[in-house]
Amino acid sequence: MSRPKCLVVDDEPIILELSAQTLSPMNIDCVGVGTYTDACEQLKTQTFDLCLTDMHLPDGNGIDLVNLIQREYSNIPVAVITAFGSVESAVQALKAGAFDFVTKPVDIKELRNLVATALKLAEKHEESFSSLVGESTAIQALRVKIAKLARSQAPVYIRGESGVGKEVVARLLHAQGARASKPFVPVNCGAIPTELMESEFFGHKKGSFTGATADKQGLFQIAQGGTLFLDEVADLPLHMQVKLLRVIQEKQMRPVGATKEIPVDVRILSATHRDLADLVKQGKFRQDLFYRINVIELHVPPLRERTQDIPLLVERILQKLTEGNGNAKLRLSANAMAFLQSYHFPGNVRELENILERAMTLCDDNVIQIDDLQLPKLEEASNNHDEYTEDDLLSIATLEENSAGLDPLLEDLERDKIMKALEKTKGNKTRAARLLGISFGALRYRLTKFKLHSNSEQNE
Ligand SMILES: Nc1ncnc2c1ncn2[C@@H]1O[C@H](COP(=O)(O)OP(=O)(O)OP(=O)(O)O)[C@@H](O)[C@H]1O
Repeated sequence: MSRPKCLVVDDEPIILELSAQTLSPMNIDCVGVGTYTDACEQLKTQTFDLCLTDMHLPDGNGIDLVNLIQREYSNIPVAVITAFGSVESAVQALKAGAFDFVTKPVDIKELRNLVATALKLAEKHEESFSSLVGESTAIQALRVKIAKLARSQAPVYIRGESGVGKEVVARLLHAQGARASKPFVPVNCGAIPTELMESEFFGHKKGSFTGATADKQGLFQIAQGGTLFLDEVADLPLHMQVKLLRVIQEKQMRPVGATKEIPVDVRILSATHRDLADLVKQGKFRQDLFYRINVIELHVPPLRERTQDIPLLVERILQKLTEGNGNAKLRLSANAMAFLQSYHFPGNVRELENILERAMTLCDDNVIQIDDLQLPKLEEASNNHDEYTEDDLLSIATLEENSAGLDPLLEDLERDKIMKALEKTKGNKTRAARLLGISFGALRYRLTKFKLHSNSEQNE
């Protein structure tokens, strides 16, 4: 393989020299230029594996270069060199697509790490996305974003309701990036007692407090070179927020009782099901930390907004539940599946897992029926109306869903549209649902409600 080539853009000759000296022992060729214009010229005429640029250039700025590279040479990872303390410009660069930043005075070790990480990015081949089940537009878009963000070192804040898959997303961001071979360390910030927090995060020296009988590594040290996932970050007490902010900004930390700072090379991902922006307004979460961890925000949509993913998720979960169970093949009745697709899942995918696990123990002949799901709404209905059949319950659910009551005219329109869609798709309900822009479950409900029966029972 030919030697990798790095473009360094800085008007200070000393930085160009330092970069060349640092990269040469790593078998990397360095091309140094002092202006934005020269950088553009080089990019046009040579192929680079990496670019490092200063933020302040005599004829432009680093962000312009980051933007240009993102637009026209998107396979070149680019990092920026910022003045010490200028967090704002570092954040701006990360938002524009820079994968990381170094601050001046440039630390040689830090620069080496950064370059090594960047070059690994290029080698990194696609890891399977199979842990993120779903084919809805929302999940597909999420996969594209994850693939892009995995290349960056920027902190990502993952927002979404409880049980929606935020940790799955964080693990993928790690697994798809250059840090994949290093540890992924998840930490539930709400689960650590306040008095132990500092030592848990930063470690401690033997004898630094009563009970510190030996040196202890903190989470940052354990995650060194990898990713620290701060789950339920909103639960961090204010004094820890200050300490965390320092580590993120300065990329250095000091274990409790230690005299020396140690360098930290950890990517920070964070998540919460709470509204962090609102907590900032209420003064419960520091604005500066929010700004720092929220450089890029990823939203994981609730399950009720992507009901078409439910069959795939059910399949995967049932597979997991029956693993090692000999050849017991568990499945859901069509009605049970339709019922699930109309449920609102306040606990999202985790709730779906719990529902299916319970249903598995209740069902007969390895087929899960509506009753086995024991959904709250269903329980109420069946307590009051023992004599109802599954189909009746389906209709009740449908009516409850549409409790506002549809105007008969609208109902006619709806019925007409459904008929037309079924005609067009020759009775294929899955395709008809797609055509109508509703979930398969929603279509089944409407068919039951309007007592419509398609010519064919074919689903796919
Ligand atoms: N798209 C998905 N594909 C497969 N499994 C998923 C998906 N989304 C979530 N899960 C599963 O659902 C469960 C909950 O997911 P996860 O822990 O990632 O949610 P979370 O949003 O981090 O939850 P919390 O807010 O409680 O921390 C896990 O067992 C996870 O494997």
